[in-house]
Amino acid sequence: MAGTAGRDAAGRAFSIPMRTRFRGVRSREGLLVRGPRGWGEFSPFAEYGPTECARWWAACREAADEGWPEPVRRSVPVNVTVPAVGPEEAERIVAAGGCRTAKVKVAERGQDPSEDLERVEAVRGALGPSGRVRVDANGGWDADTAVRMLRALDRFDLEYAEQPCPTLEELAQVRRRTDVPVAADESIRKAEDPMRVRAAGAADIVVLKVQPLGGVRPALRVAEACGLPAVVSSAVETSVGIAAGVALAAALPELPYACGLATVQLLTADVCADPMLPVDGELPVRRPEVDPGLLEAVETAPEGWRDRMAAARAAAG
Ligand SMILES: O=C(O)CCC(=O)C1=CC=C[C@@H](O)[C@@H]1C(=O)O
Ligand SMILES: [Mg+2]
Repeated sequence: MAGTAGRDAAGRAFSIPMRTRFRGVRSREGLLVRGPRGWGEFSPFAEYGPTECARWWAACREAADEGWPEPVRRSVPVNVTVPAVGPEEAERIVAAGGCRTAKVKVAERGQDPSEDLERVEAVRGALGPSGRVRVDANGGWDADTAVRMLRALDRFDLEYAEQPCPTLEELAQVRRRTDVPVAADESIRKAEDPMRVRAAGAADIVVLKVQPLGGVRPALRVAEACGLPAVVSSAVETSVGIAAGVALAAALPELPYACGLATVQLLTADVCADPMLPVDGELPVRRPEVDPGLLEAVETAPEGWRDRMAAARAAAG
C-alpha cells in the first residue's frame, strides 16, 4: 500500500484517446498527483513550455494540497461541446448530451464556411428554439471574415461567439460591427489579461480555465478584477481536472451562463467510476474518487511527465 501511496504522490501519467480529434489533439495526456486534499491534474497541452506549465502545475498543487473555496451553489449548468464534425454527428452529440446549451466549434482549418453553417443549423434544429447556441472559432478568423460569418450564423440565433479572431483589436472591431456578443478565451491566459481585454473593449464575456490561470483562487481573483461575466470552461481534463472547474464555477458570485465543463464526453475513458458527466444539463458540485483499476487501464510511463513537472516547478522559481 505504501508503494501505491508513494507512486500516487509522485504522479501517475495517463493517456486517453479522444472520441473525435479536438483542437488538433487525438489523445489527452497528463499527470495525476495525490496530495493531502485529494487528486490534482497536471495536463498542459504539448506545445506549452515551462513558463506556461508553471500555472498548470500551481492548479494541480492547489487541488492536491489546499482544496478549493466554499461553493455558493450545488450544481453548475453546462453546455454540450460539439467538435467540428458533420451535421448528423453534431445532431447526435447534442441529443446525447442532454444540455440546453451547445457550444459549436467553427472555423476549423481545412473546412469550408458552408460546413460551419450546416453544423450550427443542425445544432439549432436539435436544441429547438429555446436552446442556446454559442460558437467558438479559436481565433480562426480575421475581422472581416468573422463579421461576415457571424452575421450569417446569427440566423440561428447565437448566444455569443468565443474568440472569433486572435487579437484584441480584431475582437473589438467584431464587437462594434456585429450584434453577436464576444467572449475572450485565448486572450485570457494571465492574471493581467482580463484588464487588457476590458480596456480594449474587446469582449462582453471572459472564459476562465482553471489550469491556464493557475488554480481556482487565481481565477476567482481574475473574475473579480475584470468585472465582466465569466464562463468557466475546461481544458478537456479527466474528471479530476473537471472537478476543479466545477469548484471555480461553484464559487463565482454570479454565474449567468452555462459552463464548458461537459467535456468528459469527448474522451473515450476516464479515471473515475462516477465521472463528472452532466445530469439534466447540470454538473453537481462534488469531487469524484479516482478508481485504481480505471487509472491503471489508461496509465503510461510517468518519466516524461515528471520531467515536465520539474521544469514547470523550476520556472515558477
Ligand atoms: O468550452 C467548452 O465547451 C469545452 C472546452 C473547450 O472548448 C476547449 C478546451 C480546451 C482547449 C480549447 O481548444 C477549447 C476552447 O477553445 O474553449
Ligand atoms: Mg475557446
